[in-house]
Amino acid sequence: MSEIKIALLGLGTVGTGVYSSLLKRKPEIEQLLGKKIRVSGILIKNPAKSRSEYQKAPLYSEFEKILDKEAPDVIIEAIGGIEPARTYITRSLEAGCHVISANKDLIARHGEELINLAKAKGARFVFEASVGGGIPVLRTLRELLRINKVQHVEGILNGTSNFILSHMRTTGSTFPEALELAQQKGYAEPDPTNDIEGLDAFYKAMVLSQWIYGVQPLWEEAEVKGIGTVRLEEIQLAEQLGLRLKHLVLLDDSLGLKVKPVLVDSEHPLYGVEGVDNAVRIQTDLLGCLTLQGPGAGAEATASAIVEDFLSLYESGSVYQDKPAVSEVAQRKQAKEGTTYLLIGEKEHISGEAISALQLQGAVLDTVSLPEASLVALLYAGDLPESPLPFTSIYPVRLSAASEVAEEVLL
Ligand SMILES: NC(=O)C1=CN([C@@H]2O[C@H](COP(=O)(O)OP(=O)(O)OC[C@H]3O[C@@H](n4cnc5c(N)ncnc54)[C@H](OP(=O)(O)O)[C@@H]3O)[C@@H](O)[C@H]2O)C=CC1
Ligand SMILES: N[C@@H](CC=O)C(=O)O
Repeated sequence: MSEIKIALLGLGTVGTGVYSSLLKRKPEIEQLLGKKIRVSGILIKNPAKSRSEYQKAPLYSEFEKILDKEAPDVIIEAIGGIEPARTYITRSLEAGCHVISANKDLIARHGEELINLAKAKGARFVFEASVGGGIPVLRTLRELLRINKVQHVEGILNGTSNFILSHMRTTGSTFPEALELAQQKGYAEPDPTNDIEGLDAFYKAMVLSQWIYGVQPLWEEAEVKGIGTVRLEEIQLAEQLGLRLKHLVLLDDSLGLKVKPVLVDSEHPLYGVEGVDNAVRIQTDLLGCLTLQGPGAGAEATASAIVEDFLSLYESGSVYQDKPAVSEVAQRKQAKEGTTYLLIGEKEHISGEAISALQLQGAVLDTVSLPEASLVALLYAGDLPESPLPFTSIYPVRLSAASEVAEEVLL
């Protein structure tokens, strides 16, 4: 039986998950492929770090040695960041190796260039784990929705943010406490800034858009906001109104993109997506609405997507790796604002005048406050006045009745 040699770049959360999944599922993988598999080398940065005892493959701290000495057939990149990952992937593809990556930052920026290089070299570059962790989003879109036109996508694409918001709400933890737990569980990036500032979900949205439409929204026009300023009291105020805060990605076929915290009501399909789960709601012209949900981060879930990608490399006739046709994108549009908001501020700063200014343009539907807290929240329907408002946070609210209307999908 011939052998497939796999080199792993990185042995952190994802790399360790991949290594142990390959070991655990070795008999099944070898039976499916009709070939032996072997992890021939692992690239790490810090040779002094202690590693798990079960880890038997040779460790390298120089990429060239992995490529030249081990001559792998497949490289799995689980380092992260732009450099040196980009150089290593480029060199691997140039050498004719297939490459699997979970690196959304890199794929959002350089995915096209790497796909083109792979094609030119008769190799494959696949990256299911870069969007939605373990959920097979890219493959479903490419293989199972081939004649559907995707009109819009609404999703939760950052596991860390969803975990933090759920954990704060269900346990009363503060933001830093919830973030620390997400880091311990291996959900957050080594530097969690991109997770909590919305950039991780933004990169995933860019990968998704390129995958679906063959083109990305203009980076500078996308609205990107993270959950870094969310306070526990705000989550609790929203809960009193039956609303949950979710960090959403909203993308449509006019290439409007918003990535931001949004409140959803209990009828909304993403209301119950909790913890580290991600979800992607895909609205197409023929099928209608499809929701894919599952773990969006973590060692095992991400390894699942990577190992499935590995199998796909050896499937004949798979269209999964084909390059998308560039869709005719309707004129690029600015995203539309919705008209329901939760306005939160200090009670003592919210004057009668401010309320009157709101009532001139809309209606205050409800008001809630927390016992012994100085914050008050107003549920407001209408346009926001242009004059400065005395609120510290303004969250758009997605009501389920509106969520089916394509025109209104971008808040
Ligand atoms: N964590 C998750 O749930 C998910 C992560 N991803 C993506 O997977 C990738 C890896 O993430 P994760 O495993 O969490 O990250 P970690 O920080 O846990 O692991 C990174 C690994 O890469 C190695 N490394 C870093 N820099 C270099 C370098 N210059 N040369 C050689 N090795 C290097 C580190 O070596 P050393 O051990 O010596 O420090 C470490 O083993 C990222 O692109 C991330 O965005 C995607 C989906 C989910
Ligand atoms: N840090 C990311 C990991 C997966 O991509 C997240 O939390 O979603």
